[in-house]
Amino acid sequence: MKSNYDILVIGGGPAGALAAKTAAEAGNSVCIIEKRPAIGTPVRCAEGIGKELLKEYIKPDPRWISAEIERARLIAPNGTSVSLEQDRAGNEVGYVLDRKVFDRELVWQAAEAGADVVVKTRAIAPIMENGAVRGAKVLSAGMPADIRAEVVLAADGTEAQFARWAGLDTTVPLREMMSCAQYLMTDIDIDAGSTDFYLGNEIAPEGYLWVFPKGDRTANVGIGITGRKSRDGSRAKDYLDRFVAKNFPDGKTIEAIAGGVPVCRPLACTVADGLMVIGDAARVVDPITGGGIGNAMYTGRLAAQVASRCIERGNCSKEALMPYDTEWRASRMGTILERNYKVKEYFITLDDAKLNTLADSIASISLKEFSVSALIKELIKRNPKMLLELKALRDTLV
Ligand SMILES: Cc1cc2nc3c(=O)[nH]c(=O)nc-3n(C[C@H](O)[C@H](O)[C@H](O)COP(=O)(O)OP(=O)(O)OC[C@H]3O[C@@H](n4cnc5c(N)ncnc54)[C@H](O)[C@@H]3O)c2cc1C
Repeated sequence: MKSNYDILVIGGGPAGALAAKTAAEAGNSVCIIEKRPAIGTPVRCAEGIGKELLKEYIKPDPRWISAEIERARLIAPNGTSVSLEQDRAGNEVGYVLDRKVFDRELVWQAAEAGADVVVKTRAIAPIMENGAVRGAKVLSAGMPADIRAEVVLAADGTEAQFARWAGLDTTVPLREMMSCAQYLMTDIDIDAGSTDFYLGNEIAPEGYLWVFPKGDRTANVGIGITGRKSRDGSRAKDYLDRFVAKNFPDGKTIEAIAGGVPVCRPLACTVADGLMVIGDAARVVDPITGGGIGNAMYTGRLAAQVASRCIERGNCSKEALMPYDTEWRASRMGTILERNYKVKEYFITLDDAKLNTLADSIASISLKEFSVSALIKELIKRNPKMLLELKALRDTLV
């Protein structure tokens, strides 16, 4: 580790790794620091990702793919299931990754491109000069050090501490922090080709419970709740334990994790003088699916491209870095984030009876034959009592 780089990346998750790789490939001197002793341990994730999305960043490799997924199923409180066999572009659904190996592979690729990778090194404060970020104060294997850089990319995940220390507002409203718990379970009966999402306020208030296959009779079984309705004091883990006891009484738990997923809108601004915020730290997790791996890689790569241009021109001011912020907001990812935020706000208003009604209607429709607006029109025809809710959904989606 040197004391001076073009680009310093804080955090060795997918956002940081893609950023470091892209920046190093563009010819910058790059350092990526990770506070934990090893990359990919532990990872808080259900590990699902769309096939086409993944392929935009890395060639799929069986070393870090646990399962191939043919369909996603939404299961209503009454048990009705709606199966989505393909994504909207007609591609097969996705993979469940082995994130421990996947994250290491991404960081290894960054190292291969020329980035210095330093573990057991925690950023503890930004180096600030005249209001601009000029690097980070770190504790490296317990020893204090300064690492200076033209641009710092903050990829430190949900806590988003670095951006906050640098003066950005990273607050997540309490009701928009999804509280999660997950078990890696084995000896359970599952559909190995399907990622299943269980909906309903008894199962997962204002959230959902998931079963993502990881191999033979093995799956990530997890839950995320936002909790306004769990007034009896139950936590995410309590709901998960009840589901597991009922559905997988003979299953064995191999690993347990807990964490938070921000299902809020992205940061109001993701750049400052000498600083760019990427991945979960920028709050770009999809508020509906909780998926953030793809968006982390997208923002990491884009930020590194913009930073490289700014370094070449010798101007890393907020104004010069702003095209990163503007571009991701205008991108497909930015549009989907905004739309899905509104859809999430809509869905959490539905009680179990309405979820059942919707699922019963959709289950009897061939989804492939309908555009979104035609589907909603059909649902209104079948469920006149839900006219107002469905009109609100149509206004959000169309
Ligand atoms: C329970 C759960 C289930 C999920 N399931 C899915 C899923 O199925 N599919 C999906 O796409 N997404 C899922 N997500 C979200 C996904 O895990 C994240 O969106 C993704 O990991 C974001 O990548 P990142 O690089 O931004 O952050 P992270 O992967 O969180 O990486 C941040 C890194 O920064 C390091 N760090 C933090 N602070 C410092 C510091 N001060 N100094 C140095 N290093 C630091 C951390 O140790 C960490 O390694 C899930 C999240 C949770 C909590």
